[in-house]
Amino acid sequence: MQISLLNHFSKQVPEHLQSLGYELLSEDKLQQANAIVLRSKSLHEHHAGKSLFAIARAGAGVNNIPIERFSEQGIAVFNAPGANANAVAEMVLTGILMQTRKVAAALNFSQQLFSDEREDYAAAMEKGKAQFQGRELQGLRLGIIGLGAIGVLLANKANALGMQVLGFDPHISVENAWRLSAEVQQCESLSDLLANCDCVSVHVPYLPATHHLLSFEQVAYLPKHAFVINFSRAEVVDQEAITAAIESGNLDGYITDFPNPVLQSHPQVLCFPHLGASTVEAQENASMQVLTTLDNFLKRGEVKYSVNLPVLQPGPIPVGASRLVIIHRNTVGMIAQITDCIEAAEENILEMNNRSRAEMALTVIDLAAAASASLLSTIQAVPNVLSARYC
Ligand SMILES: NC(=O)c1ccc[n+]([C@@H]2O[C@H](COP(=O)([O-])OP(=O)(O)OC[C@H]3O[C@@H](n4cnc5c(N)ncnc54)[C@H](O)[C@@H]3O)[C@@H](O)[C@H]2O)c1
Ligand SMILES: O=C(O)CC[C@@H](O)C(=O)O
Repeated sequence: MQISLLNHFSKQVPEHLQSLGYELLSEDKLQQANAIVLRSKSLHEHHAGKSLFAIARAGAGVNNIPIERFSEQGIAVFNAPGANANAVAEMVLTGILMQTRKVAAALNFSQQLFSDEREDYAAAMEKGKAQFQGRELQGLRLGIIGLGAIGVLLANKANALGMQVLGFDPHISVENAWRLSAEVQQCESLSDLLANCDCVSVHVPYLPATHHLLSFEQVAYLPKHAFVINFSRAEVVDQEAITAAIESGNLDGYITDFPNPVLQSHPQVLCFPHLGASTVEAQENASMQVLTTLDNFLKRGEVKYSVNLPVLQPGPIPVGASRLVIIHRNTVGMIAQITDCIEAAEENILEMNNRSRAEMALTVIDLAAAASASLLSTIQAVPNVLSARYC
């Protein structure tokens, strides 16, 4: 099997893939790949080759992947949920401290003081530092929108630092609700959270439903001294609403992991270069998690951590058997049509697993005989079969 790696990965990643028996393809041979492993590179303009079975995102957000289009081609899409959450939570706290203690401006002031080569720098420093008087985290009210992997870790860390934490997530999972500190105050609505915090951090996925979640209307609920933190995705926050609020004195600042020329040049905006997940630990966690997920899918048809397919764990392939992995639409009569093809080929089914998720379904069949190219092409030709392969 051949895999293309897009984006920068540590050297352990290609080494690990090779140790698992995969051949690595350079980017110019992307069309021949059986799987793509990537970070933030956009695949929206990419047209998948016929042999592409899977896309593995070494991270949480999948908005760089056209999931619906690839699903129509029977391509499995995986991510690494939670693998980089700690790195992001720590970076958000860094941003909050930078804002509350005016760190960036103070560092610039200090650098300027010495680059001027003035002799009275000690006196100038004592006089000038008054402008950098900050606020402490203790007691500061932090609103968190989205209590998933990152939001929960951030809430618990902020709570441990003495911050008052408010949370809003109408779809919180039972697992995350259990992990969340009981000190975190639940808000019934977004406006309730916004009106009652000193800073707000967004941790939702970017979806049509979360486009400009923080809009002009929502930003207006924030107190004038508040600031907004966005390590989610640029489009979750309406940038114009933020800059307008800052310029009219109705917001104190914006910290974002998604810079652009307007934000970068704004004096009350702190821009990070999409750095949330950039730690040695997060990259190792996310890469290793997604490589294991991908390997299990390619070699055994096992599905876990997919964003378009149901969970399915069919176990090891019996000795001497061959395994078919069929991705198809979740419509009436599919199993019958597939098993008819197998019956016509006079092959015997040892085991069969089928699961569905929304419009998609996955059927994994162990056959007593060795792989047959003609059976495979008959199944591939069944209407509503999106892809079929032997492991
Ligand atoms: N800056 C970075 O480097 C970096 C790194 C990792 C993740 N991210 C971004 O952060 C996002 C969240 O990551 P995660 O690992 O916490 O994801 P997650 O899926 O674990 O959590 C997302 C949470 O948002 C909640 N949610 C969805 N819509 C909501 C809404 N309208 N209002 C309130 N809550 C809502 C969900 O219920 C879920 O609990 C990712 O999708 C990605 O875009 C950025
Ligand atoms: O790979 C990265 O550096 C960023 C990943 C991040 O945006 C994510 O959604 O997990």
